[in-house]
Amino acid sequence: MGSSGSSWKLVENSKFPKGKIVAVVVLDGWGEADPDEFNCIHLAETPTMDSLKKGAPEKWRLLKAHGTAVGLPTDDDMGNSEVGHNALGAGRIYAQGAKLVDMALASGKIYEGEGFKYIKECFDNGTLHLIGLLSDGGVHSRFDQLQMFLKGACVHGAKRIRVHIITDGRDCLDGTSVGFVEMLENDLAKLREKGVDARIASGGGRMYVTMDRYENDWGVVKRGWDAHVLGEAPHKFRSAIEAVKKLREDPKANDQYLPPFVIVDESGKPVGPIMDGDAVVTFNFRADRMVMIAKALEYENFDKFERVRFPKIHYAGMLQYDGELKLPSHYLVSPPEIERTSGEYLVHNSIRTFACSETVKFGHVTFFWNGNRSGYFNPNMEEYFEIPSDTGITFNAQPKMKALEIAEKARDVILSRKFHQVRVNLANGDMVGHTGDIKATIVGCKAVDEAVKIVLDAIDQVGGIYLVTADHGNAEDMVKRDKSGKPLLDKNGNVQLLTSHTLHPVPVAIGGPGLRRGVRFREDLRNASLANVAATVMNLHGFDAPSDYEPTLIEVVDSN
Ligand SMILES: O=C(O)[C@H](O)COP(=O)(O)O
Ligand SMILES: [Mn+2]
Ligand SMILES: [Mn+2]
Repeated sequence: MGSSGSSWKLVENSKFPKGKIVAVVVLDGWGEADPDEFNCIHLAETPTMDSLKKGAPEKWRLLKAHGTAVGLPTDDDMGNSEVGHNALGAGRIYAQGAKLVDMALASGKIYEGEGFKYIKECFDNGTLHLIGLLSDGGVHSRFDQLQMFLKGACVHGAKRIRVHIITDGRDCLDGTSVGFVEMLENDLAKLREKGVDARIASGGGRMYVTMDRYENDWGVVKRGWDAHVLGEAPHKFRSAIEAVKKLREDPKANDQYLPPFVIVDESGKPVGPIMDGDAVVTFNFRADRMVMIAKALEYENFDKFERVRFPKIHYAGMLQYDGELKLPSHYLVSPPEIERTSGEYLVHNSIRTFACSETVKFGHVTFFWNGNRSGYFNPNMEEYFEIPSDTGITFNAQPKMKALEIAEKARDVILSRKFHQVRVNLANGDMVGHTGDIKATIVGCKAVDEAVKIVLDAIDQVGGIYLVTADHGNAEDMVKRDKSGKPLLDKNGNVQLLTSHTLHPVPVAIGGPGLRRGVRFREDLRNASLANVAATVMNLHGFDAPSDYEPTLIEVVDSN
């Protein structure tokens, strides 16, 4: 029985043959936008993706990938990998972390839950530490939520607070760190006026400190640990404003990669290492880049790096980040209860599944796809294969990333005919797009297109079916624009490069020799989103989706 009491058995759909090999290809950060010199997908040679669009208009369409259509608080919220892959895999739209935290803060329920009570136990004698991303991107965290929580924590008894800041420049413009730190310092000054000893204690850039994901590079987390917990870092400053301003003076510096720093007092002593008896909250709501630091903060037995000191703390995540590992065990807001995902259904219906990506996106087609759940549903039916990503570089240095390797692996698996579903994520549009390097992003997009061709050719050989889509936009628009769409210039007259995702829709295309004649996209689902993909894929495997899934995108029209 499914966890809601319904049966796992899917109804067979006689219109769609069973047993076909289906390739599900997710192009990370590949949206659809008007062509211009900032649209790297348009600028790149992408004959395969172009042919999907132009070759069969009834088998190509756009899907919403941002805002309320994927469970984000508003339609001004750009899409992201977590909500995108959650929707693709779960087939339903859940209120996502950003929205759940908004609601818990607005109602005050956040302060009534078990998680807050747990950290509150330390308020009388210990310090409350807040670790997280300073950003208004709404992807991993939101600055206004931090502001509200700081106030609320004080109202509820916090007397000494230390904030450990991770600078962004990836979900928001590079250079915005300075403004965020100034605003945060203002807020903390106001708390100090009220008698709360509140300060920034340490920090660093998100891609270099603390926020690694999928165990790509534990060194990143160690740098964060040393700064936040031990109070040790190569750079020491008397204030965080001085820290970000000074560190950004290096011509190569940017917010994403700021080195770790600690704030020290007049005698050079760190103002806020994490000590026995303290409370710690990681205030990001998004899971992937918090799992590693959460393990370091929570696990008694931990061997990924030398922690030197493992303070006895009360630790809570803003959310629980991994539903399978129950990590962390204490949290302030319950995560969306994503259950009965398409992956789980399919293994119950004898669909053998293979999922593959490179490290930086590996959890996207496994963990996020399965509703923020690590591990297999049934190891006899599934294989998840990770291709190690390059480490220690920014991806504009290697813009082809592992696209070719992923595609070749997928090709071999398809040709082996051992699996019914072969699911991959190709990272380039997103990961290179985040660097803001237009030339490199064009190279990355071309590599993605070549990879898609390899997969589609293999599908051709086995008489299979493909579904190619994306999780949100990124590479199709690399410039910040005003409301009329005109590129914005900075104070030196240079265009402001956009490193973040976008609000654009994404393409979805189906095809392959195994696709029954007469299958086409329905015309009655104008507002369809990523969440409609799961039911579509279930059809391609020969099943109807459960009735509470968002409807399938496809129909069969008999030509005679
Ligand atoms: O974590 C990141 O790299 C960005 O904040 C969001 O990118 P993603 O949603 O594509 O992973
Ligand atoms: Mn993504
Ligand atoms: Mn991204």
